Amino acid sequence: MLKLYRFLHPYRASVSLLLVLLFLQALSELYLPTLMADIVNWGIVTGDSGYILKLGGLMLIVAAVGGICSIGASYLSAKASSGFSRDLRSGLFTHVERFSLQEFNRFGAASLITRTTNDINQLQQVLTVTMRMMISAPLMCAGGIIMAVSRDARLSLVFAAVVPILAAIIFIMARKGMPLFKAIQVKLDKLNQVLRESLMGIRVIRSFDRVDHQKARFHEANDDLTNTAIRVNRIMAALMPIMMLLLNFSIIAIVWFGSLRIESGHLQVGDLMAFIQYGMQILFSLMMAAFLFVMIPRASASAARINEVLDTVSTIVDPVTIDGTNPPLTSPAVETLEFRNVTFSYPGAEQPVLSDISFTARPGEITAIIGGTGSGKSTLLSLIPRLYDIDGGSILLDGVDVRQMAQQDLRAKIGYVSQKALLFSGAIAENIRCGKSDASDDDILRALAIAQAGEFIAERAGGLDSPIAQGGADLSGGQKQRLSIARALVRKPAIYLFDDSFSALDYKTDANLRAALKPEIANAIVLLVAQRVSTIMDATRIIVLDQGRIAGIGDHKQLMQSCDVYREIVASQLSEEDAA
Ligand SMILES: Nc1ncnc2c1ncn2[C@@H]1O[C@H](COP(=O)(O)OP(=O)(O)OP(=O)(O)O)[C@@H](O)[C@H]1O
Repeated sequence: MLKLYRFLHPYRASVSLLLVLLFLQALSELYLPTLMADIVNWGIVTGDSGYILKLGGLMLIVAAVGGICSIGASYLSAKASSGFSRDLRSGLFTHVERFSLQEFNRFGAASLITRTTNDINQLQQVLTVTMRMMISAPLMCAGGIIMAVSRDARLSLVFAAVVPILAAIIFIMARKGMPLFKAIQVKLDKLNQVLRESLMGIRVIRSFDRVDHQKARFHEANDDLTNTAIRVNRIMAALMPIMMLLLNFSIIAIVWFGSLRIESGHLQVGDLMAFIQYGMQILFSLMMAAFLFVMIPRASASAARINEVLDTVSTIVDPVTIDGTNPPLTSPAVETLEFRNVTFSYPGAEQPVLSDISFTARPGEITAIIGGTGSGKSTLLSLIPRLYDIDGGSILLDGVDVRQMAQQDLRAKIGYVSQKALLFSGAIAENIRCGKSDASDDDILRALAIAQAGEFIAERAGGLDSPIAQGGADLSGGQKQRLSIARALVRKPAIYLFDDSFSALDYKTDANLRAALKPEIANAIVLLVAQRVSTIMDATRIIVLDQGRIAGIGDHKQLMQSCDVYREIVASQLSEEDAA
């Protein structure tokens, strides 16, 4: 947990001032019982009302100073701890943004969300309490002991009996609580995961009538979390009464033994009253420390989860040159894209998903990739922008390995249209500008027109500025696909990667889009994954993938003669169409 306190660095000045204020507050609280004892001993007992008024006034001033210090300390601790959590959140987010898909998949979106929100909240709460307690509790405890011993050393032996009992209770509670706190965070992850799936998959769940099933899954995760939280709270709930009991017994003991000491003439009444107050201050400060000990296990479970993310280094990093800088930017144009004996396996998989893939693509050529589901088509495309790094062979742009290029430089050359069209909440123009942040409205309209999206955008109230719901929920599948194609077109990249990007379009729109696309991509390298043979028949080269290997490569005619797998695909599609 201490590792994360580096995020407190910017708040050093606030924390220092906070400590000074807390110190003054503790001093004022320690001074008050002494003043009260003096009022009783030398004012009330002797009937000196002038003395009572004088010390009473002083007590008010001391209490007011303590109050002001306390308010200032609360403000500063809130400021520092909320600043800490804001910085930690953005640090975590920036770090996660650099992850490759491999690290993303390892943690999962639900867990990353919990870690960035709930786990950081836990830390913030503990930090607020720690900052308030770390100076007050030891100071009040040590100061209280000194003041109590100075009043009556023998009576102070009461504390020698109480403090070890209190320490033992705190230790046992913390030991019991720690594993449960850890479990709570994991169960919270699970609950978030179920919730996320249920909300995002609402259409499928409703149409398959799986609402009850999802409800049951949610209740199971919810109850599991609740039961653990109840177990923890039972332990914590027991803590308070046990401590109060101990506190009250201590006071009874102090009064009992104190009255004997008064009787024997070793102690005055005012001193006993002050002693009781010091006793309460000592025990309260120990109770505060106990609460901190209870909160720390939960926060350290959260800190461990946050550190796990922060300590995870992305497997995909920019190369650095000898002088420690990024490699120089390469030219935006690309003359060749070459796969040379590329092999790739997903982490943990036994078999490579792609083996020994070799081909070269040049500007003006369309390289189509076809194959059965799960044959590795999407994976092949995702290797080019380095969403994953390959295990063997190399992917070269103009002879330079993509791993030797700065990621930004590499990705600036690529317009990627993923299989599942993903849009962001915000205006249509904003979504298209994801492709090129300085694109003008004319550029956007042109890209939309080529992507056959101009008409339906014009029909929407607000046109380019019309908002899109989260994930593009208010658009049809085909509309989403066309917008994501426009997003890639607006970049005018050197390499286009279309991953089954025309699947949701009707034949007419598909044909219009292809015709409009032709001049636009004439000078670019195009890789196109497709399911329909009819859409790739005129490609320069077709790569037929079968279980991650190239089963055939050539144009339609060549493959019809030489490749069994290709002939099977063609035959199956023709027969389907005939059947229809
Ligand atoms: N993130 C991942 N982690 C582990 N395995 C994966 C991952 N993504 C895909 N796979 C596996 O890799 C194989 C190839 O998947 P890929 O998506 O590349 O196939 P595809 O040919 O594009 O299929 P489709 O035509 O159905 O989209 C599949 O067996 C799949 O189970």
